[in-house]
Amino acid sequence: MSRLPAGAPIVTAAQMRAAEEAVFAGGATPLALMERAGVAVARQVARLAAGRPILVLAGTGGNGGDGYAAARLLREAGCDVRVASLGPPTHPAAMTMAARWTGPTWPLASAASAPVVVDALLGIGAARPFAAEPAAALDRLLALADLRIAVDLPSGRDPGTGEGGIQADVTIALGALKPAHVLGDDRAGHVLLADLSIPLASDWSTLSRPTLRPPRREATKFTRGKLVVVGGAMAGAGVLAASAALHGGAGYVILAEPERRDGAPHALVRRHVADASALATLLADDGIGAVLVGPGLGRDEAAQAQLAVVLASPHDLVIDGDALTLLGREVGARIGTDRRRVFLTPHGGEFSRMFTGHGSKIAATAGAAAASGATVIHKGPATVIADPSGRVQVAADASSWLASAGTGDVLAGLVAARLAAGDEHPAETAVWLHGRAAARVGAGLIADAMIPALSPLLDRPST
Ligand SMILES: NC(=O)C1=CN([C@@H]2O[C@H](COP(=O)(O)OP(=O)(O)OC[C@H]3O[C@@H](n4cnc5c(N)ncnc54)[C@H](O)[C@@H]3O)[C@@H](O)[C@H]2O)[C@@H](O)CC1
Ligand SMILES: Nc1ncnc2c1ncn2[C@@H]1O[C@H](COP(=O)(O)OP(=O)(O)O)[C@@H](O)[C@H]1O
Ligand SMILES: [K+]
Repeated sequence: MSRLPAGAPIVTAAQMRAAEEAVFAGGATPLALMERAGVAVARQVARLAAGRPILVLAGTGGNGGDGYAAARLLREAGCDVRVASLGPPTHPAAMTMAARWTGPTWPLASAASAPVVVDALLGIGAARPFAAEPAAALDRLLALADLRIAVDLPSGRDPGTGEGGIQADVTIALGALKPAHVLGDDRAGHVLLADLSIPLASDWSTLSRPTLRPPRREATKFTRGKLVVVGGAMAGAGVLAASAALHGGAGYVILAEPERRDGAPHALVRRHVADASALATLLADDGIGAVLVGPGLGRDEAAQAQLAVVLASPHDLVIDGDALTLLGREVGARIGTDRRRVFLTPHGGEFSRMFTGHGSKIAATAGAAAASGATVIHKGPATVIADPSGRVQVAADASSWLASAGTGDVLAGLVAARLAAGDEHPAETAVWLHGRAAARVGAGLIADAMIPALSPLLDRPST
């Protein structure tokens, strides 16, 4: 997945259509808007083709109309362009664009391929899978191309979920990112966003760059964020989370462990907590800014008892890993979001044990946040952060080297550190730091290596 613009709106196909309708109501014609799309596509294709012959695959709807417009503009600019047509357009503006294209045209089935293939067959209006015949022709034409550029969406990709579709190297998102540009596999390739001057309003966006500030001059280790990490059976997970919290900006991190343990980092305040009542005593402290429970907790009776004590405490919470599985479908009823802030950090499996999500990963996560009253950080190749008010941010360009044991513990520690430190947007800041730290460590990363990479980011938010 490519680097996507930060803080860019993400709209559904329905919202995109409504935004276009508003532009039409303001006096622009569908043809004028299609010409804008054609100009944006032609500009990018000319740059990427760099003189190589171009074949534009044109469908029968609006997407095909964009393709005919781009083909004409590329030809006028001196490029070697041909069109392979799926059939006569049915979309009114596309009919006009097809009539204005006077260059060489072949039926899709008998067209020869070219080094650069522009896929303008189907966009956000596609309703059904390709029939066998055009699908075979498409496979042949794409297989012979050196560069495959999709207009708006790779044809056949579900705009809402990012499932399916042809493999593209570059996708030019028209007017706005849609869920299919940030969700799903990497068949959209490198995503470019073309501005068509269509005003948009959306509660959903890509992750914004956070505002990071040094501790206040009058800070003490306690006011900078006192955090309790509840460790469990798997000792490493708690240490990873607590270490990440220290390097992620918390001032005072206590690791509560069921056994007496020692070791680095020595800045960590280790407390032996033999049972649930010892944990309750530790948590009876007004100075605690947040509690993290779940990494390495286990799922036995002792774990259940520790979780119950944490839930009975008044503190803001980050709940991860095994604690999410223990909560399961009862999550909303048990976490007490009427009296504190709660952040849930599930991966896909943990999410499905808690919530019966509907629709795309974005819609399902937004639904989970609304139902539970918590901010839900639904991890994976695209990490979707949804808060109970309906605001969603998506981090879609994290390194796939993050698919490695322990990186989730690091993220949970970071969310907890930012929450304890009073960050207004702890989830967003944590996910951003996590992604940037992974990028800095690079190929073959292990969770431990991310931790020292965090601190420099606190000081240099622009890297
Ligand atoms: N309305 C406009 O003036 C604008 C349209 N835009 C473009 O228009 C697209 C949306 O246009 P449409 O709503 O026409 O939708 P599409 O062009 O995505 O597809 C709908 C058309 O494809 C046909 N179709 C659907 N499934 C098919 C299949 N499996 N095999 C063959 N044909 C199939 C339909 O019968 C219909 O003609 C956007 O993605 C964007 O590219 C942009 O240019 C912005 C301006
Ligand atoms: N393919 C991927 N691309 C980018 N990030 C990924 C990918 N797979 C997992 N991640 C990220 O790695 C982390 C893994 O968390 P998790 O599954 O809880 O692991 P663990 O429990 O072992 O720490 C999450 O932040 C997740 O978003
Ligand atoms: K397309």
